[in-house]
Amino acid sequence: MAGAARWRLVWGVVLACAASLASFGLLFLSGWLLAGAAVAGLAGQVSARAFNIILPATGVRFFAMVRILARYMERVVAHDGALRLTGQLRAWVYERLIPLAPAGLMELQGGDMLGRFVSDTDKVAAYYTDVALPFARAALCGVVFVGVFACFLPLAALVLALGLLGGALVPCLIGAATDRLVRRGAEKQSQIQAELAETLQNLGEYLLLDTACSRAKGWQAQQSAVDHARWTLDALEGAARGLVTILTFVTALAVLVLAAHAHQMGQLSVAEIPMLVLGGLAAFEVVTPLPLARQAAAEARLAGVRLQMACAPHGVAEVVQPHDLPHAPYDLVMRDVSFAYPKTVSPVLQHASLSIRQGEHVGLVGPSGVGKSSLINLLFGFYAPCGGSITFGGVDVRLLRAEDMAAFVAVVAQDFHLFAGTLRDNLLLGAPSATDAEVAEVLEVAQLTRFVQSLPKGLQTWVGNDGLRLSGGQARRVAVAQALLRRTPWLVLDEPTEGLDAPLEQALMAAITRWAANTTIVCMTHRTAVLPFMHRVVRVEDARFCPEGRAT
Ligand SMILES: Nc1ncnc2c1ncn2[C@@H]1O[C@H](COP(=O)(O)OP(=O)(O)OP(=O)(O)O)[C@@H](O)[C@H]1O
Repeated sequence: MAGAARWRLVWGVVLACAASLASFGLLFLSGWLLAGAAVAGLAGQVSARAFNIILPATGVRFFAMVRILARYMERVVAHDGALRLTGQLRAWVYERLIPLAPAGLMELQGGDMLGRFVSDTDKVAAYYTDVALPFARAALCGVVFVGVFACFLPLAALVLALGLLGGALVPCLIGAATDRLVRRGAEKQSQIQAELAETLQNLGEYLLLDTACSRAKGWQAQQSAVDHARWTLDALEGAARGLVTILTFVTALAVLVLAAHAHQMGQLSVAEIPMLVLGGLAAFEVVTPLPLARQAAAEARLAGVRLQMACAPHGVAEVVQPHDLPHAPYDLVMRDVSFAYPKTVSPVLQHASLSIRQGEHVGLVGPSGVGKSSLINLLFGFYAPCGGSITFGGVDVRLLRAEDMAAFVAVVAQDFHLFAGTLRDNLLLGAPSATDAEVAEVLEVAQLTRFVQSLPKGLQTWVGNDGLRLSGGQARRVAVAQALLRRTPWLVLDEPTEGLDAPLEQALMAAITRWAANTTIVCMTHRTAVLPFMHRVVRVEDARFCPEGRAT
């Protein structure tokens, strides 16, 4: 945690304690002042004149002012600290998620991931304001309250100590039930969130399948389970608060009896009786929020576990420390590689070997599902091979991070993604400093010039979420242009001509291979028309790479 945030958190506790102590002082002194003034008044004029009202009245004003100021400052400082904490926690989570993507995040739904990233980080950071601060305030102020009571009447101090302790133990009584309900509510809530996000993203498909309404009905049942858990939690918290209130009044009554007895014994003045009783009532102010704090603790703990689970590497390639970068020539050498996806039985590759030299144009062909695209996952270290070795530019790929690799290899994935933004935003995503001339050049190669010119807003055209405003073929060519703009030594194209008619396919491949004559191109494809543009073809078969010889 950064220093600025840490000090804000410490000051938050100090100010919260100051506000509660001032509140206690205010009621404590008010009790004495009112009772003292009444007694002096009843005792006649001489006594009334002798009663010094100025000092306690000043004290009351002082405590009232301190209470308002401390409470205001506590809100500002503590919440500022908590917000900084949230920011730091989100950065921490994000940094841990980066090396896990995409393989390590595959088992989490997008909506669930979003929920963890937004609401779980919020709940963990709120541990400070909602849990640590109330419990710390109760402990610190409780000691001071008991100490003040002990100065006047040790027996009343003991009763107050027992009362406060009892109030602090009430949240423990409801702890187990709270934990269970919080867990049940959170699980259902995250399920709803995940499904809602997924449904909204793909609403078109659900409408076409006529299942949009039935999904909403499923959520209603889940939502009523969440509501029921929430209602029970509220009822539990209300009961716990009720119990604390009963304890408050029982303690105040016991203090009253003890103080009255002490007065009869001449140990206390009559004005000190209401002072102790009102002080006792005020002392419980720090205990009352504890049942809610216990509930928040359960939520924060669960959110923390969910975040840790999201950030834990499971079955993916080991995260590596930065190492040597690949060096020219950027050759790929795969020796005796075996690979299977986690939790699957059949291997994708078995003792497979393949060499691709820098500058080669290689077509990778084979039946659907044979393992062509898996090469990208291995190259970028998204998954680790079970056996054999893969080197790129002389460096073992296990020692390279995906972001290092991305500087050398541009990929147009089969399931490429265009972001909600303009055409220009999407094109410049991987090459923010590209000039207009360079953009125009890659648009020409990707056969997009005429299309872009036909758009009223040209490159400023909004492509919609996931490029939905473009046809499949147009969107794919935008992805190709985006990759070309990065000018990397390697270009991996997974089905680059899918969705294109034959003339456009020919034009695109001719332009790419001409423009990237010295770039290594690996083209995974089912389209035989693409192969003549390659130097050689490799067939993936029986979990091995089988060279087919020269394509042209
Ligand atoms: N993340 C994954 N987890 C588990 N299995 C996977 C995963 N990705 C792919 N597979 C499986 O690995 C095998 C190879 O998939 P891959 O995508 O490499 O095939 P492909 O040859 O590119 O297929 P296509 O030509 O249809 O794109 C398939 O059987 C597929 O089901």
